[in-house]
Amino acid sequence: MDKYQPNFELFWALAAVVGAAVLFQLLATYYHNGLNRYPGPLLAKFTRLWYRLDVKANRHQQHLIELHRKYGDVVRIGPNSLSVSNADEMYDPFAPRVNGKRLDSSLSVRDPKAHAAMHKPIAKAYSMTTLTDYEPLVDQMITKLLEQLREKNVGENKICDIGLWMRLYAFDVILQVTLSDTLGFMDKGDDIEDFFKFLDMNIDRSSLLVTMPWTAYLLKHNPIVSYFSKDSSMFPGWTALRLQNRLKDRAENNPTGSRYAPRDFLDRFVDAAHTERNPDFDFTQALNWTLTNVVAGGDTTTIALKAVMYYLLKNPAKKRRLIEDLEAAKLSIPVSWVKSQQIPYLDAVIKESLRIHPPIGLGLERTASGFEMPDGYILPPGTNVGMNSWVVNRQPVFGENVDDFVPERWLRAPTETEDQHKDRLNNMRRADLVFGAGARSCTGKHVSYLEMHKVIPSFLLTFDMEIVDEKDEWTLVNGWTTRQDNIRCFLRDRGS
Ligand code: HEM
Repeated sequence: MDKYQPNFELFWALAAVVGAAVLFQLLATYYHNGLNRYPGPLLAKFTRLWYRLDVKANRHQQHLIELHRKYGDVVRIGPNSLSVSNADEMYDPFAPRVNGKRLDSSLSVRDPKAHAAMHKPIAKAYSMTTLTDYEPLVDQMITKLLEQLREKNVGENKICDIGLWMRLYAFDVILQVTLSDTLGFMDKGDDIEDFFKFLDMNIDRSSLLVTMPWTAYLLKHNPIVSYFSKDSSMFPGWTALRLQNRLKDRAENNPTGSRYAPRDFLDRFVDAAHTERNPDFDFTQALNWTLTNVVAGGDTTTIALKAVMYYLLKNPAKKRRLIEDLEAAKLSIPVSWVKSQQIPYLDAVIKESLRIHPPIGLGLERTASGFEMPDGYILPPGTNVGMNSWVVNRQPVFGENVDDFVPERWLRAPTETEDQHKDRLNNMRRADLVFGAGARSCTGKHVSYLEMHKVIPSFLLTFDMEIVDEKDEWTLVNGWTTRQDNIRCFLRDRGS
């Protein structure tokens, strides 16, 4: 019988073919779209796994700041992805130039026409003029927050989880301005039916989708995953019921639809989904706007409020200055929006907290179609260009000590003329990426400011707040957002 003879020649031939194919693939990935000209971590040049692991390690935003300090304005963070930090280039990914000529915003992630068509009918609901219509709804929630804090968190050696209370307030208030109804987070003083748990899970999941988009196919189109994944929460059903009730209420009390004074977002969304051009009411669209409003506005404002509380707790001198300015302004509680605008240091504290701790932790990516880079290289269509607010908000335009909490940077310096201050402020505002930029920027920015500018002074004038232990540091989770935990303080009622 013939003995089996291993065919080494065939083996080595196959190994050579596979090796050549792998090498070819690696080189193609490395040189993809000419991005090899930009520096970055070695692994990132070959796979987006680098991005995923960096986020998973809860250090992405800090690491990206370090990488930009090391490599400069452009860092390659994936085979087809660049991160850009230069504030002067900031609007370009959102309105790109070809050969120096600016184009319309063609870099949005998904179809911009569809985006504009969806956003236009509801734009007025977010305008500055509409803002004051929401103020009474916000006032109700501020009153509730102060009552609940007084009842549950003031007392000898009682430790207040002020971060949690900021979240309870932010969600009750966004639900109230959206639907004139809440889930009652502040009444309970805790999560309700795992609403926050599901939200955190979804945020973490979306960080996976953002860093490695191909996983969307696995997660969305995989029948096994669909079978095992539960419905996100009771929230969509709860909201749909409120929408149905509102439609019923409007039909019964205002059958002609005339002279209806909208009081909250829902009224405005109902009006927008029921226009002359669109006589059949679009229930799904109205529901979609409503859900988006709550999801987009809840955790972002929570994180912003937590940042303000944390930086004030860690910087007692700044807190004292703010309280002195608030006291001098002789405000009544809840503090009105108009009055809150007359206290520059309050605005400076909020802007500075958001500058160093932006609620969105990942870069806002756009798909390039002919975008010209600072070095003149025109990116091939399809390249991802992103800017991360954590990096952009630490550019030299913000002055010195950019990693420190210095609200004074937003105020006029003693050596500055009014015009110089105005110019400096305009440059900082232009470079501030907290709420995004361009056609896809945050539409709820003013609503968020309304919520924050009213509650912070109302809270500080009602309670003295002290950190439990000076050495306390918050813990951070870097998902799509940069949520914080472990912000603890003692509260004392200033009236007692
Ligand atoms: C500090 C608080 C907030 C921050 C930092 C923030 C940040 C952002 C950012 C960065 C974007 C743009 C994302 C992109 O470029 O793809 C965005 C979009 C959006 N935000 Fe906010 N947001 C905040 C509060 C709010 C509030 C309170 C609301 C609702 C009242 C809201 C509603 C929205 C909506 C609807 C969009 C989508 C806009 C569109 O594409 O048409 N946000 N937000």
